[in-house]
Amino acid sequence: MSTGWPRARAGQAIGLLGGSFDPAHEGHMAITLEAIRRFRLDRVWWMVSPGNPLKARRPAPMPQRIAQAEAVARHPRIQVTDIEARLGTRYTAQTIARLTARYPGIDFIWLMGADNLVQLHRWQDWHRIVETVPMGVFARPGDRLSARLSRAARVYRAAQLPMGSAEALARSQAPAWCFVNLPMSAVSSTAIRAGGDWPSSGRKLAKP
Ligand SMILES: Nc1ncnc2c1ncn2[C@@H]1O[C@H](COP(=O)(O)OP(=O)(O)OP(=O)(O)O)[C@@H](O)[C@H]1O
Ligand SMILES: O=C(O)c1ccc[n+]([C@@H]2O[C@H](COP(=O)([O-])O)[C@@H](O)[C@H]2O)c1
Repeated sequence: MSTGWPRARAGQAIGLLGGSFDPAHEGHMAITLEAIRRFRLDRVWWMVSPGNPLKARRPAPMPQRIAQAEAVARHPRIQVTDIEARLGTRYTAQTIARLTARYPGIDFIWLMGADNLVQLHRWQDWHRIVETVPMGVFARPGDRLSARLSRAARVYRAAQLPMGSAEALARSQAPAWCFVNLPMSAVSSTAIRAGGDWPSSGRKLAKP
């Protein structure tokens, strides 16, 4: 169930995979399962975003994206949530601040693909994000090198854990981040929409 506040027990390590999920796909599953294994996570919450602040395109309606994500995320450790819609947040820094206050005693870790590390310095309060929660970053075709050279990677180079220490990440004090190389998946929501298999194709916001 995606509605209601997800449950968490003090001491758990929970990964947050924020995304448009427009639609969800095997790439999301691949990095989630890898995160659970490598970072020893108790749960991963797929936080279906009301709308990425940097994307001009309007996503499909929340209920549709949530229902489809639930169909993809059939795993006992994955929870699909509408937390950001409940909190009224779209900016990750705000979401994380609210979650850490609401769930004391939980070790949250932010998960994202390499494409998002490349543009992390454009996010609202991005330093605050990096200094609040550890981050797991996953290789994505075309973005591996640019992620390593990204502004965020350069600024926080000293806080990078080697992949061999990934299991310590969730219990580490931020700033701490780890880049995970894995068999990369070229799947993307963009490609699925382009194939016409997802009904939201082509809708644009009047003004970005
Ligand atoms: N194939 C993949 N490999 C690695 N990371 C991925 C992959 N697909 C999605 N992610 C990551 O999952 C998170 C949510 O992604 P999102 O829902 O935007 O899917 P997307 O395929 O990137 O969508 P779009 O093509 O519309 O940008 C992001 O951090 C993204 O980088
Ligand atoms: O906080 C921001 O400024 C910000 C800017 C861009 C993206 N994000 C978040 O990054 C996550 C991944 O977004 P997306 O659209 O690539 O799936 C999602 O949770 C977004 O809300 C957040």
